[in-house]
Amino acid sequence: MHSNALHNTKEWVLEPETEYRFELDPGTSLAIKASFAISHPLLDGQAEIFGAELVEGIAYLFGFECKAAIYTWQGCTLEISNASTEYISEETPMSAYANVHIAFEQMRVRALRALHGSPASDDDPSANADPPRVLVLGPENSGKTSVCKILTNYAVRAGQNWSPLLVSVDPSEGGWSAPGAISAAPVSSPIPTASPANPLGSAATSAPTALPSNALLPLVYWYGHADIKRNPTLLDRVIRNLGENIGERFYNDVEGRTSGLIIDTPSSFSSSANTGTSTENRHTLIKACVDAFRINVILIVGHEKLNVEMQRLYGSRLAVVKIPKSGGVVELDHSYRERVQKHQLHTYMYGQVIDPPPGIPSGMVDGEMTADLVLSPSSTVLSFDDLTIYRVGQETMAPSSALPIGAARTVSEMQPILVDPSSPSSGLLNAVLALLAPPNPDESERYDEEILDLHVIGFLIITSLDIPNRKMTILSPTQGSLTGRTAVVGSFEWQE
Ligand SMILES: Nc1ncnc2c1ncn2[C@@H]1O[C@H](COP(=O)(O)OP(=O)(O)OP(=O)(O)O)[C@@H](O)[C@H]1O
Repeated sequence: MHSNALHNTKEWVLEPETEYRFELDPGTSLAIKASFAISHPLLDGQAEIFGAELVEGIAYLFGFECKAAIYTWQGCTLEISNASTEYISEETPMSAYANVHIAFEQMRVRALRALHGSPASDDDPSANADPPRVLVLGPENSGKTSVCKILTNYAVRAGQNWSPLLVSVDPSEGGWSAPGAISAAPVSSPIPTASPANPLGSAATSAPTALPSNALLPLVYWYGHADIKRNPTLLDRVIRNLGENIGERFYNDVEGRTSGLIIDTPSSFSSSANTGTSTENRHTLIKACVDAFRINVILIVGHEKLNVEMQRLYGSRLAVVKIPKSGGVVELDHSYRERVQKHQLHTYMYGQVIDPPPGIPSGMVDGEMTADLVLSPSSTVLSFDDLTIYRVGQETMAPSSALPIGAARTVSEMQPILVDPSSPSSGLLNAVLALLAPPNPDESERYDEEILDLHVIGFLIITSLDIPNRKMTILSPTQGSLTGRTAVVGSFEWQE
């Protein structure tokens, strides 16, 4: 056993190409330490979590009902404190995912060579020199987010200095910021997994002074709702904005572009069952991604019918590839997802703190995952006139069928409507607001719907409203004055 052995632990010996899967109950945490001494004379063992390698001898902490798997290609030994549900599986789709990664790697290398004007002699000169720009689709609980993470982590680990752009257009997960947002960030070091509050790793947006070394600086747009059918026209618009603006923000470096991009999508893009999303809306939003990010590969996670549907729509102009679903993916129910959203907002405000399981001294866990991520948001009192607040679209919209034939509903869906905090029905108390980047300083360039096109620089919560004195209290981890700023409210609320 390792000299820094954990106490009260179980030891699991993993054979090559197997994975240890675990699920945590509410209020519990778990510590895992890997050791790599194996019987093979030439190989060292190895262990990875969704593609990110574990360092031997370090205790990794998991919390908040985390569900995940530690996979090993060569075998390893895991020392594990205490999981609520745990088992080892010998059947995983990791070889298939590794093959997809190898194909993407070849595309990246070809793109980089073409950029430098040095195609390899064995390359077909007519071969496409585009890097992989991948849209991952699949039904609920198919493991889309995990696949995106594995493929991104494999690219980062390849030792070629790739930094693929990871994009989340799933507003119910919120990527790196708050639920209701969609976002993109270039990833240059492996994304860890510790809690479902940060499924794609932690972002730097909320804590400029307390950054873990691998924090990301994402580009964020605000949709404001969990459900895509609430306002698909708005989601279409913010997806297109994200696609357009990643170009400006991240693509100055042409070499960086050769790493490609990977997009995680909500399950409602893939299936109308359970989600109530019309096929027309699904297709429109998939097309928004294909156009905005110039997608050249669609990966379908384990869904034959969707594969056929996408082959029919896109098979003639881009690669549509079906990959198997992992049997380890856990079915997440609605109440779990709501708990994660609340926890995400808490993490955004206060940082991520996972208490080690009983018997594990906190000094023994990977420091970056605990103390470094504590944030202290500030409460500020503002006058109603200091902050301009909008809501996009009217609260009660007539169904399309009630409109005169040919009448467009988009006007009201996309209309920014000023919210009056002094109105008792403002809906602002405990609401989550996205703080927008400043509008164009040139007045002549301004337009009515400009606020739909501005990216997000932070989030805040209105924790109290004092209507007689026209004051409101705001909780936000972002330093700096809010006076004169513009914010947009959606349908998320949060209370401590
Ligand atoms: N091999 C595995 N072993 C154990 N847990 C896993 C495995 N793969 C995925 N999970 C867990 O299962 C849950 C669902 O996976 P994931 O979020 O990747 O699916 P999804 O298709 O993106 O979900 P959604 O329906 O939200 O779009 C997550 O908690 C994830 O960590």
